Amino acid sequence: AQPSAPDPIPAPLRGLEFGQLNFLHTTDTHGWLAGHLQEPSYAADWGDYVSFATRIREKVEARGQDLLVIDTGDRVEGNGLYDSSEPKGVYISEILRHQPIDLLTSGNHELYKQNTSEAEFFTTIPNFRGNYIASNIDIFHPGTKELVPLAPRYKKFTTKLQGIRITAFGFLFDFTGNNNRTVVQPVEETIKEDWFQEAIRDKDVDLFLVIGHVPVKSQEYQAIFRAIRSLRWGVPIQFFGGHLHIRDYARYDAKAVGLASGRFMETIGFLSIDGLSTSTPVFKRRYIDNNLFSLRHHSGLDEDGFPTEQGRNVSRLIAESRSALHLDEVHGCAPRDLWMSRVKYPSNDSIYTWLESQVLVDSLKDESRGDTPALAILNTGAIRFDIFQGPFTQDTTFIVSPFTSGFRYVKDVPYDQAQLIVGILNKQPQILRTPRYSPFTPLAPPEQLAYSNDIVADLTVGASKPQQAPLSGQEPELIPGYTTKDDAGTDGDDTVHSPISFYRVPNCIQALVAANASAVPETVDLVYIDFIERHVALAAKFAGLDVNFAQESEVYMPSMTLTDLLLDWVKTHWKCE
Ligand SMILES: O=c1ccn([C@@H]2O[C@H](COP(=O)(O)O)[C@@H](O)[C@H]2O)c(=O)[nH]1
Repeated sequence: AQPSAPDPIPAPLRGLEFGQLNFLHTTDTHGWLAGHLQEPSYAADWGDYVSFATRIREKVEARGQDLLVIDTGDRVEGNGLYDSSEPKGVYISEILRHQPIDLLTSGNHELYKQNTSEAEFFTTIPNFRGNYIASNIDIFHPGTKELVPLAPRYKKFTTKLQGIRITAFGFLFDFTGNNNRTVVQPVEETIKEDWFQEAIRDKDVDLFLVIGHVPVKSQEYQAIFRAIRSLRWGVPIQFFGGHLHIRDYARYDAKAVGLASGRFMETIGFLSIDGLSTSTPVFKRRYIDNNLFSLRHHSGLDEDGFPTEQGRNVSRLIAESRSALHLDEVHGCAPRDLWMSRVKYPSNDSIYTWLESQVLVDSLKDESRGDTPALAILNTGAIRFDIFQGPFTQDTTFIVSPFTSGFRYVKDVPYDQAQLIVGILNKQPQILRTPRYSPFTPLAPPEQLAYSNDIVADLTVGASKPQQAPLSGQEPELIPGYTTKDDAGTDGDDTVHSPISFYRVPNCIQALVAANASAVPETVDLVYIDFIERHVALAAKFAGLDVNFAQESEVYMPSMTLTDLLLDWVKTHWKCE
């Protein structure tokens, strides 16, 4: 772990049940390779994961079993270690490559920007040569300008010890927000292609392995499952997915399951399969909290025995990178916790209420517009993480707001029509839910798509005894954390926690920024974060506004991003005592 990481807190644990074939899985790590430096439950780093994978490999190989390490994308954007370097990602790609990953694929974040997808093509794919698969992504080769597969479409291989014959695919969900130097083919079309049809007709396969940046409960994975199962009724299919930032497990049939392993290096997913060639293979899953208490426990090793030399070196490399990027530099001190989804919106402790009522109102102002009032609209997905009471560092800045979006505006919009826009963005299900092939990216944080209702934690559970027998032999008081419910029940998390509430938030929030806050303006500058321009333009049409956004909008506060705006506000208002 990093030198400043908090010590893990002992908690009741459920063990790993190893099988003939075992997997470790990460997804949506978004640059959090240093771990969570303000949360003991998730404070292990990528170096600890390198040690952990080695120790688990030693353990299963000693039994003659196999281990595969999987990553399903969105490795980029979301943490100072990725976003604060110039160019972005240079430290991350060097750190990542020290983990031997057997199979990996791309997420949507690797494709938002041309330079990110080209870094993937020129750096990450060569670093993991032969293990990176991209079944439905093409890229215009930056040299030849030809459209070529981002990486091989699929991979056929046999496992090291048992020679299990595996055909693996690597998919991205039907993403439409990619840069125009890349092409994402909808999954439903890709699976009609000859290469895929031939691959699933191959009889010499013991397991189809589908890894992807795709929710495990999605129409895309259902389509792949049906395509394989319609031809190969007896062959087990193992899916690994992600994107919604949740822990999840899907059971498609008795021989096909899928695992999603959370987000931000909070979770290391474990899955084992036993009886692969029988009519009733047994699948076991575990969501491991990424802290040293859990990792050492599952390895069966103590503080001295657990770390490998390679793991220690990677932790050191992360510390050096963080220091070169000045990620511990303190810009201010947050007076209290501000939550994305643990509290109701609006409320005093909601990060969105804070944005609306303080940050935007105090700081959003384009000098060239004088005192013209502005109605500002932000999508809630632009914010990526909670703010904890205490130091607000260079790292926190990018953890909360990693994207490079700035603001645009349309002038002289009648206030009564401008006001309708947020209501439309928040109510319209076609915008909210992003139907297949819709050009609209969802606006809320990804985990909001996974739940349709608030989940209000029963706080009396924290004080009661855990239902599953703890394996650690102790019964310490439960600490708040993941209490996952999935297709296999409620015993998936390795750590027995007390629950945390989850509240739904809208797609967008708005703030009226005016010198005279009590007067109702007749017209306003309609200001919006540029990422949502297509959505705002459509909603404006519904609101009866006749505006051509491509021609009539202009940059608001030139060269100011949301990240800069937040940081400036923190520096001014949250002085450390
Ligand atoms: O520039 C951006 C990019 C993304 N978003 C928001 O993030 C989600 C996608 O998050 P995943 O991690 O890929 O699931 C997207 O739907 C937007 O809400 C953004 O605001 N700005």
